[in-house]
Amino acid sequence: MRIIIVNDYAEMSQRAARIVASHVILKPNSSIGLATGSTPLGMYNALIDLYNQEYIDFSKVTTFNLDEYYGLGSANPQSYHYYMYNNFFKHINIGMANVNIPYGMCKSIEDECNRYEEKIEEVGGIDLQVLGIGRNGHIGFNEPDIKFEAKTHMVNLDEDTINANSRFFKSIEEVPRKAISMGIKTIMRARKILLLAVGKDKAKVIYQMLYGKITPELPASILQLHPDVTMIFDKEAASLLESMKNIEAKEFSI
Ligand SMILES: N[C@@H]1[C@@H](O)[C@H](O)[C@@H](COP(=O)(O)O)O[C@@H]1O
Repeated sequence: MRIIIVNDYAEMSQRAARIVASHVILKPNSSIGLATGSTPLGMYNALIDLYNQEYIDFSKVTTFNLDEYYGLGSANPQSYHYYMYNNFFKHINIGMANVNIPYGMCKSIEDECNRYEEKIEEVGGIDLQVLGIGRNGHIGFNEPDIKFEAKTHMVNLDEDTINANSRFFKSIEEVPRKAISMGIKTIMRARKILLLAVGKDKAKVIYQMLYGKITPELPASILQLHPDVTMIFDKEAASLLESMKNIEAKEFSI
């Protein structure tokens, strides 16, 4: 696992964008797994800049988002469809037919989850999956649980997640209680994973994810088993790693 510690959010966003861009340059028809939340916003902006400077072409890229709130349609400003379109897709030359996000207004959850898995299979799997991490260790919307949920599935959101994400809604009552998320196996089958985290409130979960036991109670801990993971943290998110391990190097492997 490759860990990169950077000074701040801007540097993390630039490094992350370059990693995604290098995939698209080397393999123009890459399939890229995408994340939402505040963390990857700077990366999306940096990718838009690279696109505007004509360094990258997204016309053959396929994307798969990790998750979507159940019950929110794409016109809802809180939906991840809306987020992705406005923060990224409308600024680049990706074909909207190549964009995949679980559909929050689906009639049958089971059919939607199966359709999503089949679609990922159809393109030969995900080349690079971008991840954020929740304060409780969730990846996508895979919440702490007694077992790892393998495939795309319906999730009951944790109180902690509802609280954390309420900042995007007018009131906490408006935060959906359910979501559709790629499963842990879906994520783990991505050939490469890039996880991003910033800020002091992620420091504890970052330490636990890397040095704690592998457990569904901290879903991101499963990444210890993935053969090709890069993680980029700012100094604050990495603060417990630095003090506990007395790490001076800014880039290291574990
Ligand atoms: N479903 C998303 C996750 O994919 C994301 O990683 C997490 C962290 O969000 P943030 O980056 O805003 O801390 O929030 C949401 O719950």
